[in-house]
Amino acid sequence: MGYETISILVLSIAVILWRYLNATDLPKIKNLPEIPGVPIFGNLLQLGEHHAKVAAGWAKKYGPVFQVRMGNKRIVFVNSFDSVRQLWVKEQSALISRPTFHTFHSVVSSSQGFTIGTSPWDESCKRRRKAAATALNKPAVQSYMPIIDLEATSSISEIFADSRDGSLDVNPIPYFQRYALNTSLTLNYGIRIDGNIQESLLKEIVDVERGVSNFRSTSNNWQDYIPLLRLVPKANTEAEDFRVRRDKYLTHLLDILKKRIAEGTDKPCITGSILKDPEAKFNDAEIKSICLTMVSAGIDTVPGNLVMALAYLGSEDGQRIQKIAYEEIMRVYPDNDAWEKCLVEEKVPYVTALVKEVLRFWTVIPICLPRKSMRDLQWGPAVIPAGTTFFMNAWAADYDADHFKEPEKFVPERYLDPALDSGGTPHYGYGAGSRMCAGSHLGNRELYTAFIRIITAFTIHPAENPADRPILNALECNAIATSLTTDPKPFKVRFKPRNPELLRKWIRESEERTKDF
Ligand code: HEM
Repeated sequence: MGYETISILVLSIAVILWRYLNATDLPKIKNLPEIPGVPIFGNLLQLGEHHAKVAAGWAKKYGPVFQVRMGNKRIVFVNSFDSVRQLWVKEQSALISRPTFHTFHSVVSSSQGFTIGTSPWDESCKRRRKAAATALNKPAVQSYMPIIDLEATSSISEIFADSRDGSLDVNPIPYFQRYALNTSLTLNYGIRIDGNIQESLLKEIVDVERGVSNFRSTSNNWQDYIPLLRLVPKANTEAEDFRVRRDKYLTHLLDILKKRIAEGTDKPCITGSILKDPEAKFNDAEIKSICLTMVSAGIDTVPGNLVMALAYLGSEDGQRIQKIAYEEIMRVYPDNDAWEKCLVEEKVPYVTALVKEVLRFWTVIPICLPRKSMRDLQWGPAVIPAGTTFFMNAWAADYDADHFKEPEKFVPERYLDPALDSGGTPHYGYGAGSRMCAGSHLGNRELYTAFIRIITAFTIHPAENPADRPILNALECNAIATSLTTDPKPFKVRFKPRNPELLRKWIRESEERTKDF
């Protein structure tokens, strides 16, 4: 072979390789702003670890909706309140599906299947979502209030004990991880894990679900966008380890439930009803998917919001909010019965507004779970083809100054203003549209109940040591910048009981009400 032939051969291979490495799943979308990137990586290097922040910066220059290239995937990023409303709510039937990603869908989920929130739209997903939505609708959630009564009491009474009458600062995170996890386990399997969060099974579930959630993140796994990286063994083995650990406890919990059903000792729960229903429309894989969804969906999201709310309430500005909230609670419940009444009604508008502001301000899933379009969508002069992946920059939309006055300030009062809260989506903390969070009623009730009880039980103050105090910024408080859900950096606050005698009485009454659980 002559020198010329070899050169042509090498050049041809190089061109083919170059084309392969730079190919995208979809061609460039005409008339839609595109962020200039670099070969192979596209915009991955520029996005770095802080996708929400970087994309919000681009939106200032390129407009709220633009396309990026993340390795070989073309993605449409949507960054303002109105553009999200237009695409996610008004065009909700078009954005009803979810894309699949190598690490999460092919490695982590190969045994227990996908959660509902990561399933592309098909008949099975439709049935699973319907089952979850029915089990999590308003009347169903009302019937779960005894569980929330028990779990809120157990967390608050431990904080009461551990803060030694308000003389010690405590880190609230573990108490509320258990609150969220035990609530989900009881309503799904009829099983709660007694004991401290350090108890091995609780800790294992919390640690593994956090790890898995990072494999679900759209900003964490470069091997999802650059297939060559899948050849690096570590990219798969870590994900596989988590899958094995997750299989172990999911199988264990389901086996306990099946055994109890066989013995007739099971407690009413979502999976129990499905297993016992002779008309059950679900196969084993679908039952596992529902269980997985129930265990994982609230485990980071509920505590993330709750503990960051406590971080804010314990701050200097938070003192003002605690005072108003307490006065409003006492105005509605002058006989000190808010602790019990919050289980059956939601009658303190300021606390409902506080819940919404917490969900907006902390937007704990800053880049919302991704969507895939089912038909072509028009955006200005651009036609975005069916099959495109969409990322909602929920953090940017929730901090959009064209929609929220002074978005960087924590102001629950904004949701008492009828102009803002006029029936539309108040914030994108739960996403929006056809695949919006199916657990939002439960999430809201868990937050509302916890706030009413914590605010009537304690006053919350900054930790004595300034080094223990929290970071009050939605992105900077996150220990892992690329995680799917905010993972609050550890911090402490001081809980001082308002009236220890009364608090003991409320705890005793709750324990009496829930003793048969
Ligand atoms: C405050 C707590 C919570 C927050 C902030 C939250 C947030 C979210 C978000 C942002 C999504 C994606 C929505 C979208 O794509 O538009 C989602 C999906 C989902 N959430 Fe939640 N969530 C919370 C609690 C829960 C709980 C407690 C459950 C059930 C036990 C739950 C069940 C689900 C399900 C099933 C989906 C998937 C919906 C679908 O893909 O069709 N969530 N959640």
